[in-house]
Amino acid sequence: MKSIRIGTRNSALALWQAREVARHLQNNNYLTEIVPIVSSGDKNLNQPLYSLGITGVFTRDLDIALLNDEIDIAVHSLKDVPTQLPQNIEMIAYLERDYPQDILIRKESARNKEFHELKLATSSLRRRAFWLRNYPTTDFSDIRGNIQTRLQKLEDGNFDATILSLAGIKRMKMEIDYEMLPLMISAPSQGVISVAGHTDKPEINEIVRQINHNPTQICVEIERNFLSTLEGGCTAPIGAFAEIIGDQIRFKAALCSLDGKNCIAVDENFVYTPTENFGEKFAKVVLENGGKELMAEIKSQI
Ligand SMILES: NCc1[nH]cc(CCC(=O)O)c1CC(=O)O
Repeated sequence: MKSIRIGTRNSALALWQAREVARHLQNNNYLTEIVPIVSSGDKNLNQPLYSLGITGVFTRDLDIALLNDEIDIAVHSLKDVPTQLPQNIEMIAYLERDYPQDILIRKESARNKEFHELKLATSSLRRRAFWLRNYPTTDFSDIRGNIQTRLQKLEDGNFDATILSLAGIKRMKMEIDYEMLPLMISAPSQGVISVAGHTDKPEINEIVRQINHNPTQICVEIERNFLSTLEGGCTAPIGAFAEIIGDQIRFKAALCSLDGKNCIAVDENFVYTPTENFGEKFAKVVLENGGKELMAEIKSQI
């Protein structure tokens, strides 16, 4: 049989994640090939991106490569994947989530500062809002780029610390001091590697479905249904985390104003039933309890 072409972005983290998917497929005796996609621009597509439903900045090049049959599957950090997938693209598998949390990384010179004294660098509305909820006077700078770039900017820049995903740090095997941040609720589906495929390739999708981790799928679907019900296409400070504890699911989530002053939170334990859309249900509760007005306020501010 031909090897399965695994498309990935070209960053160190993305390549690690693609190799992780390859490893799972190889364990099931399938041949794989990693295909790094640099940036295909919009080449070879005879339709405009919007008409295909292609939106995500991190996912668009891989979506195009899938639709052009340059790859069989695409590996993503699920949290970077828009909740609305393009036409003819479907999520096929989710690997087991390992480290969902956000962490604080500070530079040596800020070692002895209290949390409320730190100057922080993050471009995430969610990380900013959840931090401000606890430390409202904190000064923020923007920081962008992959993990390595951000850590370099932390060393060079005029700020004390940054907030990153623990999953990324663990995957890159970085020997670095960090602090857990229980004040944060992670981004919906943070720490989960997902595999997307083309709806016209049922044989490949069937093979890839075998590496799916069902408990992870259950949790991220709740988180992402919560997100998509709240957002309606707009980005907002939203954290959502579901985990299976015994025979129950614990779901913690919050929608916050940009300054963190107004947060509408959810903290629920329930028995899972596949027929019920819990994410949507809890999002509707949030919307009815001031979330609708808060979303409108956020949309007008960003
Ligand atoms: N948007 C950036 C991004 N997308 C996925 C990860 C790491 C892996 C993950 O958290 O799923 C990161 C880095 C970060 O948030 O620190």
